[in-house]
Amino acid sequence: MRGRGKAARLGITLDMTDVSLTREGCAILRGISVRADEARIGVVGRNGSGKSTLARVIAGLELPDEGRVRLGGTDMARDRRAAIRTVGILFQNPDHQIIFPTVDEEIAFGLRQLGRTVAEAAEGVRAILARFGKAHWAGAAIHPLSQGQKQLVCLMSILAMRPQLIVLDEPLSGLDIPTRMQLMRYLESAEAQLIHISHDPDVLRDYERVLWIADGRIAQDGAAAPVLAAFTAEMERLGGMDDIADLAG
Ligand SMILES: Nc1ncnc2c1ncn2[C@@H]1O[C@H](COP(=O)(O)OP(=O)(O)OP(=O)(O)O)[C@@H](O)[C@H]1O
Repeated sequence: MRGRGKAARLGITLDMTDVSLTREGCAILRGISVRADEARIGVVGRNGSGKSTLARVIAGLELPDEGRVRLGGTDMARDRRAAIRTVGILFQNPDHQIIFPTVDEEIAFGLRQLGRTVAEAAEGVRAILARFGKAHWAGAAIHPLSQGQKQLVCLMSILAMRPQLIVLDEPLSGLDIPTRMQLMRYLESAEAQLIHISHDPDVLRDYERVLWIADGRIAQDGAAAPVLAAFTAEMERLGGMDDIADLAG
């Protein structure tokens, strides 16, 4: 993210108004309102604060009980065809994302969902593998790949679809530093907006905007430096305490 233009705009607006979501009697999101069109938006918060749920709501994978969510004016939960064209989501665990046994099938699936013919999808697979220097993965089985390699397959599957927005739900945790840096560079090369959930404030340091989620609400929303400083100070204060009785859930 280093050195990225601060005023970059890629053209899609996230618009959430009074969004609340309750599951099994547990209020997970509580009246979240945010309007954002920055190219790089970070999301921080403690375990269980509602970040992943927020990511799923933004991507249209969960319907809130109350409130309104729009991406570029469209409700992604109700218009799945628009969602497929508009937003990709990358999860922490690639095994939760991958559904096909081979690299080609996995990447081709998204392209077929976009309405491409079999031949067009095959060409898309070939092109993205070549772009990432992985042409030799054509036809390869996914199961023997490492966590980082599987994460790269997920990333290529999403980038091949050219979404306007990519939601990253901690996809880099658990990866070694070089793999993390490479995947971040790949993401940086994508002409897509990023909403990036991370427990590592340093990853989000140069982002244009950061949302701090606490107990299903927006605790702070603003420029990265002050929000991350306040968040880090609070996490260190809590970390200095002796118990984790306040951990959400
Ligand atoms: N389907 C569900 N039913 C009941 N509770 C749920 C459900 N999904 C999430 N929760 C609860 O909602 C809270 C927020 O979960 P969420 O996964 O969004 O948090 P998070 O901020 O992403 O956490 P982490 O940083 O640990 O990944 C947690 O207390 C979780 O147990």
